Amino acid sequence: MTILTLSKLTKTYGERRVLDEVTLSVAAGERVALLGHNGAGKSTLMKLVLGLIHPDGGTAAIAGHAPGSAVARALTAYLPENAAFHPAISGREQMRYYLRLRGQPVRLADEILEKVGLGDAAGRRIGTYSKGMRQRVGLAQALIGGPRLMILDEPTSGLDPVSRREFYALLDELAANGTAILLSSHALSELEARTDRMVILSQGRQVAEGTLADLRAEAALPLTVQITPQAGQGAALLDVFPDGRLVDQRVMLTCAPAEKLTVLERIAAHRPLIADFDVHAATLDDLYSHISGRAA
Ligand SMILES: Nc1ncnc2c1ncn2[C@@H]1O[C@H](COP(=O)(O)OP(=O)(O)OP(=O)(O)O)[C@@H](O)[C@H]1O
Repeated sequence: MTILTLSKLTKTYGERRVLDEVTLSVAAGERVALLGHNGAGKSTLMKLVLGLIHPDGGTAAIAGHAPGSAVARALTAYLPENAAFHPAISGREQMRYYLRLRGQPVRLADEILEKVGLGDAAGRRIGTYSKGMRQRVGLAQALIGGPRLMILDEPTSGLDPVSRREFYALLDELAANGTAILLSSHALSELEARTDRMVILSQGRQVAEGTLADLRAEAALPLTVQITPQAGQGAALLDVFPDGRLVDQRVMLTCAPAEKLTVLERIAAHRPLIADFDVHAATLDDLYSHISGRAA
């Protein structure tokens, strides 16, 4: 079931189109990443979905409801990039406050804080929390009421690797329970395994969209093959792979995705010379640089 539907969404400031006919949908349980350089239009798109600003063209709907309407607001949760809290109040007090605002029972505060790993810190002042803990308070407030759509702006910026992993594990759980997730991030390597689909914006235009496999197929970037020779066989291996070059005692070569099997056959044919080999497909980082560079 589609939760978020954007159709030809356009926003102009003065003469400048900061979003240009963006069409996108996010289904229940889907995790979609919004990628783009600074100023590409990611926050503008989120503000439109939240109903904080209005489009100049196109439409947006959350489960069929207009952004900003009472129903859409009840279905949507938002985690801003730098969620700020009063340092003098405790996590529990903050949660109770949010629960009251959302018309939910305050007794749920500890349960939600527990869910985001803040159970032990619930009574402590937020001023004593680490950045990762404050981000979890932000996520906790976004979990109130079981949102159908979660919008997260750079949710892991400033978090350490363990906190990032835990944060994504919580998002996975939400998605598994049917929440549609739209998040923006510049941390591309972590998105590869943690999102189902990516949308790349460049100067307000949607320049690519799809799974990592879709983007790889579309960009058709070469694969990198690294072959480790048996001891003393480096020169012999280079004779066999004259298209390769020796880097750190290994033969490196690139090949088009369609030639992968041919290269593997050549590797298998010279097995006695070879100790090991690795094949690396283009990373999301490579694809993003290629696609956004091409768009610019
Ligand atoms: N209220 C506004 N008035 C004029 N221009 C604006 C306004 N809000 C945003 N813009 C412009 O719209 C463009 C897109 O901004 P936006 O904040 O959506 O980018 P972004 O992709 O979220 O960038 P970042 O990664 O830096 O957060 C920018 O050029 C920005 O200056």
